[in-house]
Amino acid sequence: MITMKDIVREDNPILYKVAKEVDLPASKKEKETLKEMLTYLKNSQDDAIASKYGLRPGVGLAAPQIGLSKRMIAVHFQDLDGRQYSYGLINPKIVSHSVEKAFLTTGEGCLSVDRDIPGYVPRYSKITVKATDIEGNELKLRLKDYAAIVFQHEIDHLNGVMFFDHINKQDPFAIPENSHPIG
Ligand SMILES: CNC(=O)c1cccc(C)c1Nc1nc(N2CCN(c3ccccc3Cl)CC2)nc(N2CSC[C@H]2C(=O)NC)n1
Ligand code: NI
Repeated sequence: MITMKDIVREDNPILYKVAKEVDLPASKKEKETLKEMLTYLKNSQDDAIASKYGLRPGVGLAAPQIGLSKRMIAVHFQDLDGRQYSYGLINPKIVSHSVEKAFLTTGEGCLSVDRDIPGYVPRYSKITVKATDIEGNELKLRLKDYAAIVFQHEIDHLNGVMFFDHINKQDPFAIPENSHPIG
């Protein structure tokens, strides 16, 4: 079972590398790892399990965060419209995006960052993602607002980008042009 000791922190260079594409079909081990990443998210959102094992809650996790420089992410959450997202994705790719942006009014957190970094994180408000799921099915997901933010945060991890790289250095709470707040 993945616990916080398996999660690398922001000083680890693996978080700043471009992760490698997974050769399809994914190996048994890669599928197993992806399932464990999804289980971590579910466990982290269960108060009893999270407190028992000291898990920080998250809705997304990328393979480099557990020391694997491979293009795999897991997401598990409900968006503000109550739509449920629970995926283990292989080689996710943003194939199109809006000009409009969005940002969480609360700022973003990351399981690999043990500190609060205040500021708005401007992201595309709508994205289309192509990926392969754990069963090997080709997926095309059209995402907006909170869901779009979570997926961009995790796909950024596959490209060595951290959420704080997007925060305006001069004014962390500057409202990005052509953007709307979420939450
Ligand atoms: C600095 N202020 C903040 O962080 C911040 C501060 C307040 C609110 C938000 C909304 C903030 N922001 C933020 N909160 C989250 N969670 C809210 C709580 N939740 C959760 C917690 C308990 C049970 C179940 C669940 Cl579901 C888990 C997820 N998650 C992310 N991110 C950024 S995108 C990837 C995602 C991630 O999984 N990070 C680990 N950001
Ligand atoms: Ni993160």
